[in-house]
Amino acid sequence: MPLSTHPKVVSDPLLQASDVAKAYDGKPALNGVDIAVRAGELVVLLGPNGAGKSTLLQLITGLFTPDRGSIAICGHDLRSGIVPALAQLGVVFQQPTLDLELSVEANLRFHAELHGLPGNQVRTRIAAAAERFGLTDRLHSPARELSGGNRRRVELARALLHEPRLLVMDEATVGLDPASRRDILSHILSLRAAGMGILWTTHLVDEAAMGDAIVVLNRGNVVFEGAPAELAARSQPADLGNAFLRLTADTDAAA
Ligand SMILES: Nc1ncnc2c1ncn2[C@@H]1O[C@H](COP(=O)(O)OP(=O)(O)OP(=O)(O)O)[C@@H](O)[C@H]1O
Repeated sequence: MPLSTHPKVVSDPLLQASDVAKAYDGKPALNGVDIAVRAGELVVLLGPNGAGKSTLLQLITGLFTPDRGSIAICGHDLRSGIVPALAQLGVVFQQPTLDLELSVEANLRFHAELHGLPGNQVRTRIAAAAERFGLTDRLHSPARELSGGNRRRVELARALLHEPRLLVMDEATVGLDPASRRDILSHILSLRAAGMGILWTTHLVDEAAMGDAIVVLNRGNVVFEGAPAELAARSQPADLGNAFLRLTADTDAAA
């Protein structure tokens, strides 16, 4: 008797960027980039300095618009439906963005109100987020009294308060000590397990190994897209770092 076949269910992407191009003063930064992130998927955007990662994230987060191409979040095109699109997006920026004079609670409340969460939900969501990220006893401390690792936890908690389905993190572990870095990475893995789609930008090859897929950007072009093992296999013996350096060998970073 033949085994029954269960076709793999492939969900619609939470993020779909198609043929995205952007130039600064006529100098191309992105040359027609395609990238997709699905529910429960961690996609690592890997690229050396100047590859175009921040530019792509600025376009995805709606800070400015591409010269060409389209970006949709949960099926909402950023040009025609930016409000419903951004409602499904959580972002942790590379640069710290907490107001250090405000308490942790006030930082979280400000974000909740920006997203128009009903008053009766704000308190319970903040309490639940604080519990999840081990911040309950720091809620009333000014953000400036927190360690770098705890500040990043607050930024992650804040990015999730409005319950987005897609999370974008830009070099989120830069400057953290190894324990804090591990802490943030383990939160990311549990968010993935809970079905969140995550786009993780880094130039650290060891972080890329935890991705379901790696997209390598170099000089504004996608030069690789596939599983970490596939990328590693491009070097002999298989090694992610060497394969990445070879792919991006024409840049200063590779030198
Ligand atoms: N505001 C800007 N004005 C002019 N050129 C810019 C601007 N922002 C980025 N660029 C240029 O666009 C290209 C891509 O830069 P981008 O910052 O997106 O790369 P990146 O991969 O994020 O680099 P890094 O890892 O160094 O942050 C680079 O050549 C950069 O010099």
